[in-house]
This record gives sequence, structure tokens and C-alpha cells, in this order.
Amino acid sequence: MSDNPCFSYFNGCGNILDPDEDEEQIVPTLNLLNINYDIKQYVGPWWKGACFRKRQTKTVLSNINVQFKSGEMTAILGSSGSGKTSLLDVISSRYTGKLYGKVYFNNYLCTADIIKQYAAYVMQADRLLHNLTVRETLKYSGILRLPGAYNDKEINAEVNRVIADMGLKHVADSKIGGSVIRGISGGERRRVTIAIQLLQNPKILLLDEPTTGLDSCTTRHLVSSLSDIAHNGKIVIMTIHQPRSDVFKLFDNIGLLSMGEIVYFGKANQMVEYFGELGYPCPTYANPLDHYVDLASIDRRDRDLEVRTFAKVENLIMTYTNSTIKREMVQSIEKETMRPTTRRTMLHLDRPHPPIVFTVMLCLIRLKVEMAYVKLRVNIVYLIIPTENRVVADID
Ligand SMILES: Nc1ncnc2c1ncn2[C@@H]1O[C@H](COP(=O)(O)OP(=O)(O)OP(=O)(O)O)[C@@H](O)[C@H]1O
Repeated sequence: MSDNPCFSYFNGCGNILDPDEDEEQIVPTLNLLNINYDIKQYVGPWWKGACFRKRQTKTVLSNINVQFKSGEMTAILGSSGSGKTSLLDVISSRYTGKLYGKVYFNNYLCTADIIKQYAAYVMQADRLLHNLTVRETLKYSGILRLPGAYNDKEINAEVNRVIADMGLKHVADSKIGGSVIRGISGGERRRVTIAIQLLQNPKILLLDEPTTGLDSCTTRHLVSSLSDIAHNGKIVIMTIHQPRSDVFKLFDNIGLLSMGEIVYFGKANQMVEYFGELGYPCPTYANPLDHYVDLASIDRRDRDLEVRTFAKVENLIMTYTNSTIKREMVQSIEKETMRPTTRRTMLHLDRPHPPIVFTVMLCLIRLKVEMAYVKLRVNIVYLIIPTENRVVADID
């Protein structure tokens, strides 16, 4: 049936779909194409100073091709130092090293300015004022972050929206608290930190280890709230250190990193089957996330173990690189990023700063005005100069 060229113009109900209309329904995506990220570091003792120490280039991320779709939540897993935070840094344009490759959002090449408009980054630590209540914290953040056109009523409405989204209604008027004054719990504090970022209604929410230090039940509630936010049309990407088995089914996609490369990136519900087919089934009653993070880690306890686990991880990376999942993802990214330029222009028009189309139009109008002015001058010369003197006047 798929061989029929007309098939794509029919939906399941047998109605004819307008190809243009179908294109409009494409969900926003964040695409990372051929990402390689290097950092420079000094090696040797500090007292030699920057001039005498050797500079070394370290590859933190390599060969990253991934697609994040709106309405989906993705967990980035991996052992310590595998490059999880660096991946978020690259997406959010917070990197300090040299980046190769391209990041696209909605078919538009991302710069730091663009990503700041669309993405919010939730850091690992909660930096909140102890004496304020949850509502006050959000209200002041709203005043500072929301556009100046928002009035008091609109800011309060936004504050109430994020309070409801993050399940903070019961503590809305409680103090944040700290080591001296007892306030809300650690999990609730995490929710307030996330709620602050949600005030701007970002299209992409990036979270660096949001569940660290939380108990199992709080983690589940928090991840479940984030899943609801994603399913309401946002891209949610989080790094997670020790994921519990009960949150596994809440993730739509899993990205497993090792040594800055991808070992698996795909649907969460296909991960166990994927590794099972490679000869690494998940033992019964084991947490698949823990099991596969262990599988993708390098054991550095002794030289022998290191060599063996390194070879295994290299093999896993190679297998993923040649897999159908990866091929399909790259095809999907290329299809997304190579859509007609008109769409790119439309997105450009969406942006608040002066769109390029208007600039081009202004240039054309100016050119026309200047040409009209030159013509007018020529006509005036022809009108006022007698016919016998015209050749001389033209030469002048
Ligand atoms: N700016 C930098 N300068 C020096 N090294 C860096 C820099 N950025 C990343 N790295 C190195 O890159 C590797 C990946 O770091 P990254 O913080 O992304 O790992 P991670 O998976 O988030 O680790 P963790 O789970 O422990 O936070 C590490 O070895 C780290 O030392």
C-alpha cells in the first residue's frame, strides 16, 4: 500500500488530505545534527602557569545525531563523565569549548539568542530566598522575567498556572525556608525551581538531574508532573543519575551516553528489546535503567577490566551507529532540516526582532525611490535645457 504514491494523501478515514495542510501539522522538533564538542584543557601542575603547561584537546561529545519532538519527555542517562550535562550545555548554548555541527529548532538554525527565547534550563541546585513564600517567589520572578506588557492580573494568572502545573497549591503560601527556618520539603523546593522556569512558558525545558537527593515517591511525582508538561506540547529533556524503575515507563525516549557517544537513543519501550537482541537481556526484577547504565560504563578498577569494558562499550557504540534506529533518526533529522526555505522565513517572521523579509522590502523600496528620483532629474534636465544644448548638458 505504501508503494502507492496517492497513499500519503489519504488519512485513515479515507478523506483526502491536502499535502500543504498535512505539512502544517508537523510537530516542532529540536534536531542535533553531527554534533562534536571539544574542550581545551591544561595538563600538568598549576605552578607551571598557563604558558608552560601543555594544552590538550578533549572530545566531550562526538557524532551526536538526535531528534527531540514536542510532546515527548526524554531522559539522558549515563555514568559520571559520560557527557550528559555537556549535551544540555550544547542545546542551551552554554558551552565554553568548540562546537561542530548544528542545532535546529523548528527547522531554524539555533543561535544563543534564539535558544534563550524558546528554552529554559533548570540547574541542579535550588537557589531560592528562604524568607519568601512560594507564591511570592513566583510573583517576583514573574515581575522580573515576564514581558513588560504583562499587568499585575496577568502575572498573577501565570503564577497560578505554574502553581497548578507543578502541584504546589497546598504549599503556595508556605515559606521556602532553609537551614534556620524550616520551610517546604526538598521535593517541593525542586518544584518551585522548575515552576520559575515554566513562568516564561518555554517550548523546551532542560533539567540537569532534577531528581537528585529526592526519595522514590517524590521522584515519581516530580517526573510524572514533568511528563504531563511534556504531553501538553513541550520538549522536556532531563539528565538523570540513578533513575528508579518506577519512573522508567514515564519516559517517552531514552538517550544512553558513554564516553560522549550514543549507545542508545530511541523509544523507552523498545530499549529492553534492542539490548535483548544484542545479547544483553535485562534480568527479571532488575531495573532496566540501572542495568543498561552499568552495561555502558567503563570499569576502571583494574587494567584488565578497563580494557574489556572499553571494548564492549566501543562495540555497543558501533552497533548503534549502524542500527536502523539511528539511520531512521538521521533520515528524519535531514528531512526536517531540509524543508523549503519558505518555512524558515515564516519562522523568522515569528521572531520579535526585525525580520529579514522587511529589511529586504525596505531596500527594494529605497532602490525604487532612488531610481524614480534619478528619472525625475533627467526629465527636468530635458525640460529646461534647449534641444540644441542637450548633448553638451548630457555630457556634463
Ligand atoms: N568546560 C570543561 N572543562 C574541562 N572538562 C570538561 C568541561 N566540560 C566537560 N568536561 C569534561 O567532559 C566530560 C563530561 O562531562 P559532563 O559534565 O558532561 O559529564 P556528566 O555525564 O554530566 O557527569 P556527571 O553525571 O558526573 O555530572 C567530563 O570528563 C568532564 O570533565
